[in-house]
Amino acid sequence: MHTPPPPAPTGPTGPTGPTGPSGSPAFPGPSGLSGSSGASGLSGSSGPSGSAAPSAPPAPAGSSVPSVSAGSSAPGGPWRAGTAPGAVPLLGHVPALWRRPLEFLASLPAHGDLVELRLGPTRAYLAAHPELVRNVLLDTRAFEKGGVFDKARQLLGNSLSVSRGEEHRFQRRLLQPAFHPTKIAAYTTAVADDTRAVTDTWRAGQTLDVSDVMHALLMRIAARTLFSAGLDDATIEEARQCLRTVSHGIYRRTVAPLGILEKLPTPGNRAYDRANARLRRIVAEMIDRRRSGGDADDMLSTLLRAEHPETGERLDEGQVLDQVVTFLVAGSETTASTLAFVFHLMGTLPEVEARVHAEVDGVLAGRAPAYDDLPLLPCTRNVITEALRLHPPSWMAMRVTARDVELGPRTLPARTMVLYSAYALHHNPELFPDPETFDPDRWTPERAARVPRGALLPFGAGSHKCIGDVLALTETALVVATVAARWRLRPAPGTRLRPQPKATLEPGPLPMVLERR
Ligand code: HEM
Repeated sequence: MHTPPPPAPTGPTGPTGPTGPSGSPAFPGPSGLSGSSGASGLSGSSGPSGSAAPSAPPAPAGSSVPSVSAGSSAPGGPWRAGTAPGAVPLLGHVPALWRRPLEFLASLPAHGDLVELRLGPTRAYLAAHPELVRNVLLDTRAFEKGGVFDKARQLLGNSLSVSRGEEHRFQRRLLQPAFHPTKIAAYTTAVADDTRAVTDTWRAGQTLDVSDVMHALLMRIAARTLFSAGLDDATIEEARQCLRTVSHGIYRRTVAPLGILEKLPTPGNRAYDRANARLRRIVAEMIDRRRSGGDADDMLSTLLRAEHPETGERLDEGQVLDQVVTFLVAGSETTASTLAFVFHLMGTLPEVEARVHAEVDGVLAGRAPAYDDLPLLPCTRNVITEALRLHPPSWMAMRVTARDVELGPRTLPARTMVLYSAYALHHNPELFPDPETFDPDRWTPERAARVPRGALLPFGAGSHKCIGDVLALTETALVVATVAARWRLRPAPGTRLRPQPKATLEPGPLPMVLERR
């Protein structure tokens, strides 16, 4: 039986203070791109607001957003309590969540701002209104990472994505410098170079699976940002295959009702154990080499050097290993999927694609993109924001109440499971008119300013907000600009996008035909 729908192993989201319209991450750029060229959908910093993350990147892109659109309860209520329809005896809503999770979740906001579900014998609630989601994410004392996170902790170690309370604040403080904009800016040449190296092997007329290509590229980029040039191509590919097995294995294990199943010597469990051990060995070797062979300007060195500003404490080797594996699990598939969705969506709307091409040609005039160029690419940014709205890789997450707590129309007892779903928010017609339409112009400054606060949440919010948001957006924009400068990608005839909700929302195979521009 499938229990509560899973958070991305990267994790479910967390509360952050007020950020952009979205309360979500800032679109990168030296000047913080946020707000500068208007309200980008994704603005703000990657620093968890409301938490202890010190050297957080530049402030949210500001554009404050009006509260709530007509038809919903205003912030502060009156809130509508609802019950999800269609519970079946014994299993409740588990079959609906298991069979058609996206459609089911997207249908729930119509039933209330806080919607009660039954997962087998367990009562759970979906926070459907953006203000209630914000309550859940911002109040980390009342809503903590529990449930599937307890399970994920056994698998990922007590790394940033699963830790809580003081331990989380400590880790976040130590890790935040690795994601500072100056560091991110330093990685950008490698991102553009790696993208160029991959696209240089492409041939006009060739058909390739853009999901697979982006996954391989992002793994290569992750290896470079984490370990400089320390991994050869064969090991990067091996690590990628291991990561895929580990990521799917973590997902299956976090949602499995019985721990015993994962201990059985099935081929699947053995493959998971082997891949997990190999991935950890690869990372451990990199740590060893770095310890004995000097410094480099990469994320691993930043983690090994990181020191708590007040206590002087450092991460030990095991903690660094857990964090690096977490970054790989949390960061590569999510960013790769975003890119695959972007290319597919652009390929289906030639007029949008033409605008991106014109923008990229005008700004880059044939050279490789750099960090400083990103604020000059608002159309590219809007396409990425809209892809993250339509297909948020982290489609669902959960928290558990730490005590009895009031949430909108109800008082929830301690240990109640509370779900929130970026997918349900992003597909709510009260928040985004005509939600199934790919419309990057939603994120022009004028229209973005009308998006309710907290309605766009691809990176979560609060102190558990994605620490890699700015990095992910920077990488995505650089890859899109590098590819778009030379190539047009057309969906192969008969291709239908069928997003697959697993640990993250995966695009599935997306064959596309390459045309040289
Ligand atoms: C498009 C790409 C990405 C998306 C959509 C995404 C989404 C998210 C979301 C929604 C959360 C919050 C989960 C929660 O509230 O429970 C999160 C947390 C996290 N993400 Fe990302 N992420 C992306 C890229 C990355 C990258 C590139 C990295 C690192 C290299 C990363 C590392 C993390 C970590 C460590 C956390 C846990 C943060 C904490 O609890 O303090 N993510 N991510």
